[in-house]
Amino acid sequence: MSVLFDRIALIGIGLIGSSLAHDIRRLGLTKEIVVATRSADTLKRAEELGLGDRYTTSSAEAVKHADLIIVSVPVGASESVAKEIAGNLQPGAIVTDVGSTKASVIAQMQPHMPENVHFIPGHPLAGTEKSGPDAGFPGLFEGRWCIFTPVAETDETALKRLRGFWEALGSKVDEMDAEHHDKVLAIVSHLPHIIAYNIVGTADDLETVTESEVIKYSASGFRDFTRLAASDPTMWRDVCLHNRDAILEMLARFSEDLAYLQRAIRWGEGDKIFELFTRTRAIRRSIVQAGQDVDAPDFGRPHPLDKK
Ligand SMILES: NC(=O)c1ccc[n+]([C@@H]2O[C@H](COP(=O)([O-])OP(=O)(O)OC[C@H]3O[C@@H](n4cnc5c(N)ncnc54)[C@H](O)[C@@H]3O)[C@@H](O)[C@H]2O)c1
Ligand SMILES: O=C(O)C(=O)C[C@]1(C(=O)O)C=C[C@@H](O)C=C1
Repeated sequence: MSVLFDRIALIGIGLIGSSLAHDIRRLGLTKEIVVATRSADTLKRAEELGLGDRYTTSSAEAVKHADLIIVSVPVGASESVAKEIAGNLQPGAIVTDVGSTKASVIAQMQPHMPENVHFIPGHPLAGTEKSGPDAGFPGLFEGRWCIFTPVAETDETALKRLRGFWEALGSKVDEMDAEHHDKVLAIVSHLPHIIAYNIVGTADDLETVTESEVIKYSASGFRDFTRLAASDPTMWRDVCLHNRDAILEMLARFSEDLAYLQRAIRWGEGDKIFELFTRTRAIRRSIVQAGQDVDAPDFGRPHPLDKK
């Protein structure tokens, strides 16, 4: 693989930042990786893991002379990072991010971006419930989607260059507007996490009633929820606060549909229950079938964690 950028600055070195570092190094996509993170302890750990070539707790310092800057911090920290780096960005540099919400990240970062840099918001649809620099691993982005939500001024050449970067990591790149992204992700990613946090919380509240049986007999269905509910609280608090409208809209729909199911159960309406379960089963099957081609790599293949 060839060098695509001379110097890449990674701002934030948790699960996503460190996975990027592994792949950038493995594939030789740059001459120099600069790692920046707020906490000195995290930075020290990143250094022990050999994730970069240079390390600093100053994001402003890290972006000097970098031609690609990737911001991988909780979405609520986007504005403070943008303010910190704005004065030291070199003309022509590409600034991108990996945040799970897009309209809010654009609102937080774009006003601070100088006119002579290319700001391209992005979101790789790949991850796990783990966080921190130890959580990253090579190949996380392989076969996964990376969605760009370009802003009106986005330069086509810069877009093509960034697309080439994600494709080198094995990702498939798509583009959509930020509002659409936030709605789609609210239903396919944010709601499942919120539901998981909620059901595990409810089970925990019931623990006093059931005297530990929740943990003792937790079957695989419940365990699947506990994986999602073990995800990073800071990241997911920020997602909830920064995709508020779309999440509330999807939660309202979800609650209505749940009330329909609740009613069908109460009144013994087996045909309604059966019809719904048959419809959803068909959806899962069609996704699994699609998983055999490159359009749905999340399914029909082991989760990255299964390889470990
Ligand atoms: N975890 C996932 O599955 C996943 C998937 C796709 C996208 N994302 C998005 O990627 C971003 C990072 O998530 P992650 O899972 O790598 O989180 P993480 O908690 O593993 O890492 C976050 C990193 O950001 C650093 N940080 C926090 N505030 C900072 C600041 N002000 N300045 C500099 N560094 C700061 C932390 O020290 C840490 O190194 C989030 O916006 C998240 O929404 C996460
Ligand atoms: O696989 C997981 O554990 C994830 O939560 C990854 C996941 C998702 O919901 O699919 C989580 C948040 C992201 O922004 C993108 C991907």
